[in-house]
Formats: sequence, structure tokens, C-alpha cells
Amino acid sequence: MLSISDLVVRYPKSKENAIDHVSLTLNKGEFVCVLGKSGAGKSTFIRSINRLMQPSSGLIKWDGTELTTLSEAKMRQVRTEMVMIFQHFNLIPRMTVFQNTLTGAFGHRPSYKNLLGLFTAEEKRRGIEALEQVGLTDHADKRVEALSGGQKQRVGIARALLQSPKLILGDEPVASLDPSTSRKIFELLKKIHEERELLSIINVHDVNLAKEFATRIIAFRDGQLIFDGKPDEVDDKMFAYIYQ
Ligand SMILES: Nc1ncnc2c1ncn2[C@@H]1O[C@H](COP(=O)(O)OP(=O)(O)OP(=O)(O)O)[C@@H](O)[C@H]1O
Repeated sequence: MLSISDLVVRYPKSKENAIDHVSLTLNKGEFVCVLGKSGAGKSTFIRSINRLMQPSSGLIKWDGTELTTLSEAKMRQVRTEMVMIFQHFNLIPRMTVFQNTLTGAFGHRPSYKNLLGLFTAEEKRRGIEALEQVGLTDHADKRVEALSGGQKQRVGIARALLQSPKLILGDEPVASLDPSTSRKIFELLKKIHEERELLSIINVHDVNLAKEFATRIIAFRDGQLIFDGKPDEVDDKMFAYIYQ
């Protein structure tokens, strides 16, 4: 469970709060889509949860552990349970699909092994399984730079699976993809979400995708939480309110 109380995030030198006194509780099993127009605070919200962005004040409790004041070493441990899926994939272009997938195991390993690039037989087995799950088995030995955007995001998801996450944070994971590929990526994320009973929190610009896949939608405007409800509550009036 993720419990957020009175969260404020302000960027250095900024006069406005990017996240402005937000409180909410998100539960395991929820597939949460985050809406809001550009600059509303979606990305800042997602990034403050795993402290890629340091909150200015407020509390974030993840399974009972308060994160905002946790040491960086302890936070690194907690981050092994949280995985981030990015708009621009954040892959290593010249490495293969399989190698990129295996890097998902890094958070769980001693750092000297990361440097040597050593992977156990078990990690390799899980890498093969993850590639099967995202439908990329036939591309395992290709360099990532030779893939389409949709395929790259599948590698991003396979890498995430290696981490055995409990929480998926998606920062516009389909913003660079065409509508049909975006839908397939959402189908894949939802399938994984359900199989592993995760909490997923995903920023998305396409309201139709959010309404189709989310079990809960939240929306920000000017850093404030202005909607928290079920997908079918986002009617035309609410849509206009969120994006005005
Ligand atoms: N590095 C930064 N330094 C200063 N202000 C920032 C920085 N990043 C974001 N902001 C500001 O914080 C607010 C929230 O931005 P954020 O990127 O979280 O919005 P968003 O809803 O994710 O937008 P988009 O959909 O365009 O990605 C905006 O006012 C933005 O200008």
C-alpha cells in the first residue's frame, strides 16, 4: 500500500509547488492512470514516489515504511520493489535485447557483479522467460537500436520484470508510440499487473486508454489533485475540467 500525506514538491528556484498538498492512498491491485494537461504535475508525482525527485514536505509510506526521510542506501533497497517505465525507454542502444533485459537484475546484486556483467543461470532463465512474456524471444540477440519504439518499450517491460517489482511507475510509457502500439503496450502492462497483483501508477495523455484500462483514475491540475475516481466518472464535463 502506498499512502501519501500532504505531499509538496517544489523545484529549486520555482515559486510554485509542482505538487501542491496532495494526499491519497493507493492499494495493491489498483491500475491507476494519472491524467492532467502538460505541466500539471504528473511526472513530478510519479518521480517523487521513488524519490527520483525529492519531496519538499509531506509523507510517503510504502508498505509501512516512510520514504521521504529514508537514507539513500535504504532507499536503494526499497527501489528494488519499484520499477520505472519511461517514455524514452532508457535502454542501452548498442547492447542486445537480452543484455538490456538482464540489467533489470542489477538492483538485486552486489555492485562488483554488475561491473563484471556476470549473470547467474537463474537470472538468465528469468531473462528468457521475461522475453517470452513480452513477445520478443525471436529478437533476443538483436541490438536494441535496431528495434521499433513498441519493441523497445517491450524490452523496457521485460527489464522491469527481471526486477520482480511490486510497484510499477509509468512515466508516459506510450507517449512516443502510435495508437495501436500504445494499446498493445497497455494490454501487456495490464496483463502483467494482474498476474503479479501489483500496484501500477501510469501517466498517460490518452484519456481513452486510461478509461479502458484503469481501475482508478486520478488527475492533477497546477499540482493539485482535482479528481480521484472510477474511469466512467470521467465524462465530458470532467474531461473539460481536467484539461481546461
Ligand atoms: N526540472 C524542473 N525545474 C523547474 N520546474 C520544473 C522542472 N520540471 C518540471 N517543472 C515544473 O513543474 C510543474 C510540473 O511539471 P511536470 O513535468 O510534473 O508536469 P507533467 O504533468 O508531467 O507534464 P507533461 O505532461 O508535459 O510531461 C510544471 O510547472 C513544470 O514547469
